[in-house]
Amino acid sequence: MPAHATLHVLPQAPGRDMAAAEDAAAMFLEALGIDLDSESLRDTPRRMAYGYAELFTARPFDLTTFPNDEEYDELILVRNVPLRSVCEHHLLPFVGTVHIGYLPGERIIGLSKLARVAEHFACRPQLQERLTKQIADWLAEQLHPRGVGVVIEAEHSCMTLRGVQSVGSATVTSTLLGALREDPRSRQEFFALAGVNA
Ligand SMILES: Nc1nc2c(ncn2[C@@H]2O[C@H](COP(=O)(O)OP(=O)(O)OP(=O)(O)O)[C@@H](O)[C@H]2O)c(=O)[nH]1
Ligand SMILES: [Zn+2]
Repeated sequence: MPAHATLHVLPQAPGRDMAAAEDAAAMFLEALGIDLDSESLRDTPRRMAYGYAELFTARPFDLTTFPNDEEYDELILVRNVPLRSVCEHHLLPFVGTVHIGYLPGERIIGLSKLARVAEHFACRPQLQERLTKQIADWLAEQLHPRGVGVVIEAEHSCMTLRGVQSVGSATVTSTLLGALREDPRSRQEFFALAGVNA
C-alpha cells in the first residue's frame, strides 16, 4: 500500500472496487488523449477514483429524536446547510445550500440530523428534484411531523462550466408536505424564514 493511501481510507461500499476504478480512470483519460506519463499526472487515475468514491460516500449517522415534551408547535428550520452532490447526467458537481424545516408532531429530531440526512441522499449520482423530495419524504416517514419543507438552491457545474455555460445561474427546487403545503400561512412563513422569495 503506498504511503499516501492512509489519506483516503474510505468505508466499504457494496460493489466498490477501487483498483478497477483506478484502471478505468487511466483508460478513460488516455482515451481522451491525456498523456499520464509525468510525475504530477501519474497518480491522477487513483486520485480520480478516490475523489469520486469520496463524493459517493456519506458518513453514517444515528437518527436521534426526542419527545416533544414542551409541545412546541411552530416551525423548526435549519437554513443554509451547505450541500454538494453530483449530477447523474454528466457526473459533474452541483453545489449550493439546502433549507430544511418541519412542523413537529410528537417527536423532534436532533438538529444536526437534518444536515446529515441531506448529505446521505446527496452522496450519489443525483437529480436536484429527486434529492429535494428524498430528504422531505425521509423526514415525513421518520418523524410523522405535521409538515415538512425542503428547498435547495444550487449551481450545476454541468450548466455553468460547460455546455450552455450559464455562469451564475442557480436552480431552486422545493418539496412541501402536509401543513406546509396545504396552509398558505405556514407555507409563506416557511419560505420567509428560509430566506427564499416566494
Ligand atoms: N432536471 C434536471 N436536469 C439536470 C440536473 N442536472 C443536470 N441536468 C440536465 O440534464 C440534461 C442532460 O441533457 P442532454 O441533452 O442529454 O446532455 P447534454 O447534451 O450534455 O446537454 P447540455 O448540457 O445542454 O449541453 C441537461 O439539460 C442538464 O442541464 C438535475 O438535477 N435536474
Ligand atoms: Zn449535468
